[in-house]
Amino acid sequence: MDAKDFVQSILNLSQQASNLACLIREDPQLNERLTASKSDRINGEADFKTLADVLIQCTFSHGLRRKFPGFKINVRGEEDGSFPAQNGKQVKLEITDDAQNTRKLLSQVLKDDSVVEKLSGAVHRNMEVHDDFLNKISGLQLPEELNVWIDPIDSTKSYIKGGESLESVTVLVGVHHAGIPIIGVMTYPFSKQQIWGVCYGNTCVTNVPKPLGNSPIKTVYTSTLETDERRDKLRSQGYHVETPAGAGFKLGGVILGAASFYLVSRRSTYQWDTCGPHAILRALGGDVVLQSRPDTPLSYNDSVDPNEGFVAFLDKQGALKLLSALK
Ligand SMILES: O=P(O)(O)O[C@H]1[C@H](O)[C@@H](O)[C@H](OP(=O)(O)O)[C@@H](OP(=O)(O)O)[C@H]1O
Repeated sequence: MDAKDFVQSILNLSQQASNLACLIREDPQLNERLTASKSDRINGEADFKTLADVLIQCTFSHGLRRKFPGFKINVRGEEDGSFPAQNGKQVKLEITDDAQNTRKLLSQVLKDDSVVEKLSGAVHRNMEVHDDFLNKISGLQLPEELNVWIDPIDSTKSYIKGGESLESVTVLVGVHHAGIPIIGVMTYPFSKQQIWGVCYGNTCVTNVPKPLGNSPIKTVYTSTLETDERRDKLRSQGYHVETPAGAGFKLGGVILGAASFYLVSRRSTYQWDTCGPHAILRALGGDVVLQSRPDTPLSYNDSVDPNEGFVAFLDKQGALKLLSALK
């Protein structure tokens, strides 16, 4: 399979996913459902946020399988593809090419026909992204078997909160082969940015310019769950410490040069959070390694267990120095 075709499809489908996320957030009728508190669900709907996640993931999986029939593409995500219907049973949101079928499925979980109509319209609206950098991976042959992780909406709390918080929301897609992340696409629905990277064999290509990284004060992004003690320890050694929302946004910050490191000490992230951004970091010469064994990069399979603590970086020597500052 040609890498250019495959990455082009992931960019298109991620853009479509991003549009769905915006539509749900910005349409007054849909947004009302998203932000309704648990005790105040419209018509007794269970959790519209989960529906948004499941719908985006299923639309993405269907689009990818449809585009590459005959290839072994295993798509896994934060959601399992099912959602409680109004009658209390679980509905499997199996998206097909038939928009009527999508309306039928959505009618089982949503009472309002106009909401069903809007959502199924967006599920069947194809997008086409244009990016000249893709020509650089034309001719690169990808392996026959590819494993894809998708986080349909990362930084969920910010997505529900809205306003300025929306800038930390990302749609994350990562592709791994033999445990190694080889393709990553991150889409920022609300700041309309899309970054990607491929690192496979001897080919490393990304549409992100390599950040200069020459600031004497290094910024470290930490997990929300990091201890104050460790944050203070870093500050006392001259690091600037920040904790923006969203694992994807923090990894994107290292990719784009807003931070030098993202440090996660507890088991709080999952493979769907890290796989895509990790591939882009690799394409830029960086990596994500275990805090306990800095020679070991995070690796990927189909486990839904959380990742071990790690540090993400572009500069390995700097990351080793950071880890020794924590000892
Ligand atoms: O919003 P979902 O899809 O559930 O993903 C979460 C990640 O799984 C967590 O790892 C993030 O927490 P950290 O603060 O530890 O990076 C968490 O960031 P947050 O605590 O800032 O919301 C989210 O990115």
